[in-house]
Amino acid sequence: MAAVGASATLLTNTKSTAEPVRPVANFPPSVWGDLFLSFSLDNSMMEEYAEAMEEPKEQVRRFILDLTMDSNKKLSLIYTVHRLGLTYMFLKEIEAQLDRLFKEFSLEDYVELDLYTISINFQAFRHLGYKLPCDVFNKFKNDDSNTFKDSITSDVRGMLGLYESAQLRLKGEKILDEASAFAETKLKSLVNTLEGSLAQQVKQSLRRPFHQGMPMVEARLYFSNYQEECSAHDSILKLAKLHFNYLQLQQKEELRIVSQWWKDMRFQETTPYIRDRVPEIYLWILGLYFEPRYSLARIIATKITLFLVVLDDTYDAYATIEEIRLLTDAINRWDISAMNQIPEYIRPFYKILLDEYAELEKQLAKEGRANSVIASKEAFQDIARGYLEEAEWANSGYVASFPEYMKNGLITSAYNVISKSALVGMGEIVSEDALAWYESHPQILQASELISRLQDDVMTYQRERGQSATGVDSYIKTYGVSEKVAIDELKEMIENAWKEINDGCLKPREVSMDLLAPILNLARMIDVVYRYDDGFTFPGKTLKEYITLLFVGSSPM
Ligand SMILES: CC(C)=CCC/C(C)=C/COP(=O)(O)OP(=O)(O)O
Ligand SMILES: [Mg+2]
Repeated sequence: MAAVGASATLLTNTKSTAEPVRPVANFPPSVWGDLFLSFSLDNSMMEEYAEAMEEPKEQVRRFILDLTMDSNKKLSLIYTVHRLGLTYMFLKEIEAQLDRLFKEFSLEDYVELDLYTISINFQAFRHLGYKLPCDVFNKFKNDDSNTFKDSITSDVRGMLGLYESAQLRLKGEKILDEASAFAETKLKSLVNTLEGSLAQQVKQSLRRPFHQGMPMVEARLYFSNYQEECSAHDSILKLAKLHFNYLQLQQKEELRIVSQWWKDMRFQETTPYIRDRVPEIYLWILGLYFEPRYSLARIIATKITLFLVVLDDTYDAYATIEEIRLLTDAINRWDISAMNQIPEYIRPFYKILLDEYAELEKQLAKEGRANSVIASKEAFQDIARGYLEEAEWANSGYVASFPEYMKNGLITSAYNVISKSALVGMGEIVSEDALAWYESHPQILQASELISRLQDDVMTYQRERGQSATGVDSYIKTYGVSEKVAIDELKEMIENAWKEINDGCLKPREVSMDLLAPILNLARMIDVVYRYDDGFTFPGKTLKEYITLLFVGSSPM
């Protein structure tokens, strides 16, 4: 719903007296122009990088498999590989090592270890799905209480590790709730006294912990801010550099393809009132998966998410309620004959929507996987109905009760459509069983939707006030609390949902991590876009910085 409220001014469209009076959102234009249209891919460069990666890759594999390596060193190596975004290359080997080390785990072995080592071990295990008990941190607590010993605050690297570890907490892990608050406060109070790379590391983590960050960007920042850790093994550094260069070429090509498509479809001419955000949406989707094998999946999911932007802004910022009803009905019918029942300006969109899905269905039918396209399409119809519900409420000035708001809010979070659309191009791992699991609306997906809906609302409700009710307004109305209390409670709901996500990613998993990753990463992307402002409507800060870092700035070599 942020769309109308997002504009600083609401202009009244007075172009023609025959036209209904409608609000015209004054969205900031794209900050990119045609920049990404001009990229041209050098295939031989990509091949060179791919070839050059082979040797360091085999060396890193040998390190990971080395049975003579001390277990703390091994876990630290796995942690570095993971933070650099290289896990997918060695997943089997890493899991074999972790299986073994996890079986051998005993709390006694941790008594002598320092906070930094423990926190690295904890993160290596938890990030990869192994539930190392949070009791490993017990020895840093004061006796008989959940508070931490002040003596640990002089160990800045340890405190940083504790803070990062606490982001992986589960329900009931009180010691980690306390650790997060304690470490955050202390790190904030000392960050300005630090120098060099440690200062950079603490700043990076306080701005956004690794676990809430966009994996590609976190990998790139780790590379810059943790030079010492990266260079512990030459081959890791070499591999990471080549990998970034390789990915950058591939991703710039994908960005060119979707930018060209967007231009060819002429959305900016037929629906000029929408937010023009192709690189931002591509970035959002890249946040879900960056592995080279998901190139086609990213392109498909980016296009569908761009459809969502057109739909959301049409409903929130341009169409009249009557037009919204007609368009929703047409989307439910999903039939080109419905074209003449909708306003002329939205017909090109409707036609492109149907054509793209028909093409996808045709393509995927060849692999016997058309069902994933159908799941995405049905979710798209569902969100149109959800957006209509919101529009009806806004139109009649109705503020829904909080449970009623959330029922619809999970749908309008868009994360059901986006996660299902993310599956379409992922290939054969998206089995019928996998699809059925997604269709069952599992807990972890609901948690990701909740985070999306409420983090957006908490950030944008002030601007939206007066245009449509958000979760904040519903909460205040239903529970009779102040604005501050409502926001605090919604933030706590977000925190709890993160714990559910953390839990859902631990082994044994309901589906493979490849299938869970889009859901986990969607939650992370909401943090990226909304932690400090409405970064999607106003993309000049974080998103511009990230897009520049990944696609405009030079790669590391
Ligand atoms: C989650 C993604 C990538 C969705 C597609 C773009 C979109 C609708 C962003 C949220 O805008 P908003 O703040 O206007 O959302 P709403 O209108 O639901 O509040
Ligand atoms: Mg909106």
